[in-house]
Amino acid sequence: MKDEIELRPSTPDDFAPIFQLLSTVFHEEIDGELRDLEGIVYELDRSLVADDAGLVAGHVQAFTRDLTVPGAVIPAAHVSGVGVLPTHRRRGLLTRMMNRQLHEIADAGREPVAVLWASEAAIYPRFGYGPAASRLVFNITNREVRLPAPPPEPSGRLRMGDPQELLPEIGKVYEQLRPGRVGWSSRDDNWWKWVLSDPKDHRDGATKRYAVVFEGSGGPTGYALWRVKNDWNIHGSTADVQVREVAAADTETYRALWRFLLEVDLTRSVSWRLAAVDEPLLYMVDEPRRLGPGFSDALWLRVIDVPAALAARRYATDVDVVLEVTDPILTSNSGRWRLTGGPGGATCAATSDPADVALSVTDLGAVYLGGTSFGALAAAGRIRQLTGNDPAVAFGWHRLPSPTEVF
Ligand SMILES: CC(=O)SCCNC(=O)CCNC(=O)[C@H](O)C(C)(C)COP(=O)(O)OP(=O)(O)OC[C@H]1O[C@@H](n2cnc3c(N)ncnc32)[C@H](O)[C@@H]1OP(=O)(O)O
Repeated sequence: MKDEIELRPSTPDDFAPIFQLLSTVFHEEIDGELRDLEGIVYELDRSLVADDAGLVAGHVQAFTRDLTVPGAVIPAAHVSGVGVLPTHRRRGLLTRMMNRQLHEIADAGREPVAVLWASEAAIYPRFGYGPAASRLVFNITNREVRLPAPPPEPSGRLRMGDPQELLPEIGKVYEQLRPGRVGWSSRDDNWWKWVLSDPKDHRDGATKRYAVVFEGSGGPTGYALWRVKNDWNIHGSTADVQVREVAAADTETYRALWRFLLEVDLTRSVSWRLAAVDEPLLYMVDEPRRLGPGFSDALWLRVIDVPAALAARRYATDVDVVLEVTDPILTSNSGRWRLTGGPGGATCAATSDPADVALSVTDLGAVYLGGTSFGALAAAGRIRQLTGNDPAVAFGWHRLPSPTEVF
């Protein structure tokens, strides 16, 4: 039965069935405006279907984007749209699609890592993806948190408007900050359309999306995107400010944007699903418990090419270590690798020297962005430290990764 189902690249004729499949597996209607939107960023030549005698029974795709990693910006396959029809589940179709996709990415030789957001955390470790970035989900009772007073003479002003109209300012800020923000993905014109799109079906009764930009004397230094979900009870308004994105080049901009978001009149809460685990707001407000932070996984990362990936990022301190990696899928990654580097750059090559550390490619993916600690994985019994040469500090970074969007 298994072999009757063919894996093949998608064609334009598959487009409608693919979105029918994705609607089914994600329990939502992806049609009309929503489907057009997904079509803007869709890369047909990077999508794969499982074809059961003409029926699209499975799908996986990748987007061509760059990702900021510690000290560098590198090409990273952004994997998405994974689904198998309920009638075809648990017959190994996902396994076949994942294995084929990983080999295709590796054979193309361009992207040393792949990343994704997981619908369920149990799915991807077996394919070599590790939890590389986490996030906080804020549910803020905004009347109960205070920020420090603004400077007597602010260095800029806030300008509110339509996100599309403010795109030149928003895009400029994003591009200026992106090289230094681990976990951020590149956005070309199509991705900006996707990010700023505002289909009614996604509003769940809330307002359209708004943007606010902080403009200093030298130009924009930050922006926020948000909408408001209105509600009332016997006491009055209980509306929620739903924050999509906040980007700020400096402390004053960040504080000004958050004061604005926390003080929208006729609201009683602010929610944000993509706060960093070390989000500065935690250390700015007088009562951080009222941010109501909840912890969750965020970006999952798969090392496709061990030496290329390890040489591409920078390290917090000097490091000279031999890693013994096991990778049952992309087997050329398995073996011993000497990583030599530091804050200025790194090299990595195969070695026959004895290993200092033994780990799976999944755990290498987890530590790659500096968002999951070597020490924690060792304490969990996942990474084995074989000598006293411990690279834990070197693999960290001065800030934790903070992905800005679920793609
Ligand atoms: C990046 C993204 O797009 S994330 C979105 C992922 N998609 C979804 O969540 C949509 C709904 N779910 C689905 O479409 C399917 O259940 C999929 C794609 C998750 C799994 O597809 P399947 O073809 O059933 O997976 P497959 O048969 O290859 O399973 C491989 C192994 O993973 C396990 N597995 C698969 N899905 C899950 C899951 N959701 N939770 C736990 N284990 C899982 C299977 O039990 C199997 O384990 P085994 O080898 O020990 O028996």
